[in-house]
Amino acid sequence: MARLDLQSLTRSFGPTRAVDAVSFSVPSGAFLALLGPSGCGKTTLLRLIAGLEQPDGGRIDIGGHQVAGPGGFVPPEARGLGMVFQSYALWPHMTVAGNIRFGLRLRGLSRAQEAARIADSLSMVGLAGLDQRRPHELSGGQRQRVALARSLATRPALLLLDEPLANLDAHLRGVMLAEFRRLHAALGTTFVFVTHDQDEAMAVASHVGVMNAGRLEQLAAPETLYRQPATPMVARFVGGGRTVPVDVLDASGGACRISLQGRVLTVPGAAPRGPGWLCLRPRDLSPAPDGPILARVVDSQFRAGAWAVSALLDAGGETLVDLTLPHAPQREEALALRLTGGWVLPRDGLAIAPRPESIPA
Ligand SMILES: Nc1ncnc2c1ncn2[C@@H]1O[C@H](COP(=O)(O)OP(=O)(O)OP(=O)(O)O)[C@@H](O)[C@H]1O
Repeated sequence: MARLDLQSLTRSFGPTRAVDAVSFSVPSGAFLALLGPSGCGKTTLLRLIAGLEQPDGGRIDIGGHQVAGPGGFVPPEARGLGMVFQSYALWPHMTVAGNIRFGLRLRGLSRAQEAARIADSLSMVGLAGLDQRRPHELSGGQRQRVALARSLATRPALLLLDEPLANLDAHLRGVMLAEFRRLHAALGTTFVFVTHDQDEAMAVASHVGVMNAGRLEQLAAPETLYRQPATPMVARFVGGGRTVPVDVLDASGGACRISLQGRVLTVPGAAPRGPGWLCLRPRDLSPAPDGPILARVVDSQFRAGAWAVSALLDAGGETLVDLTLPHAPQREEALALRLTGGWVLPRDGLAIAPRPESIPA
């Protein structure tokens, strides 16, 4: 178990700031998921924590000990961590037991201690009895479990997982996610899990860090990210959110009065008087006969037992919103909607035109 502290961590490749002044702390025993679009710097951040990359600036502490920064650089093998990669990285010519023993080779254990660690770690991942198989005699899911067992056998204080489920089918991903949760709860080891799949991140993590262009936009519990996004990027990226331009009239006690389509609404959030964003999730709008928000149906799809509808707000800059209806709507049907959720942010990024094509799907 180890806490993890990063301070102003920076790493560039030529002109690209892959990791740009990232700072955060997660407590010992946390399950941290690093989430973000392709190229946002997740893998580079994980490799910096592992010691596979050296930072240009900033520092990393694992378990209260500096492993990178002004005080020096601790190599990967001396950081007390385990790593599981998307590619499994198993030796094809070695048996399962041989692969796990290879990971233990520098630990100074006796042959009997090694055998006990191998048996323990295989039983932890549900592969007891497969120790003499070779990787080609295993399924993809079993290979990933061997990679996990190899890391767990070293009893790491911190386990780093780099897109470990990317090569598995949807069913196995679900099974392995449940396995990660179970092992995390049983071992209390701090996990750092890189993924671009937000459902995976939300399903397993106690803390989720959302990255964008090398920067950490927000680190919070999954529910906080969803309900109280700190930035417009998080509001749009997590949960298929939309941001609608509004005027903030005033704010007090954790809520803002906003003007939308000439109607005044009170919505949770924190933003100064002036231009703001109303952040909406598909469940935040619902039809109501005298609802104050007027919109027109653009598209609809039958999904998970209900109609997922995109609608254009009647006023307010051609803004698309999403909602769920129990019945099939007509194209162009007029809808009166009421707000059942939402979150207000100040309008940084006024340059982002609030037109449908500029809003990520
Ligand atoms: N060794 C390298 N040399 C040059 N540029 C690199 C190197 N490694 C990463 N980059 C660049 O740094 C940025 C961040 O890359 P990184 O792999 O960390 O992103 P990521 O969020 O993990 O992406 P993905 O989800 O696609 O794996 C990208 O612009 C990438 O092209």
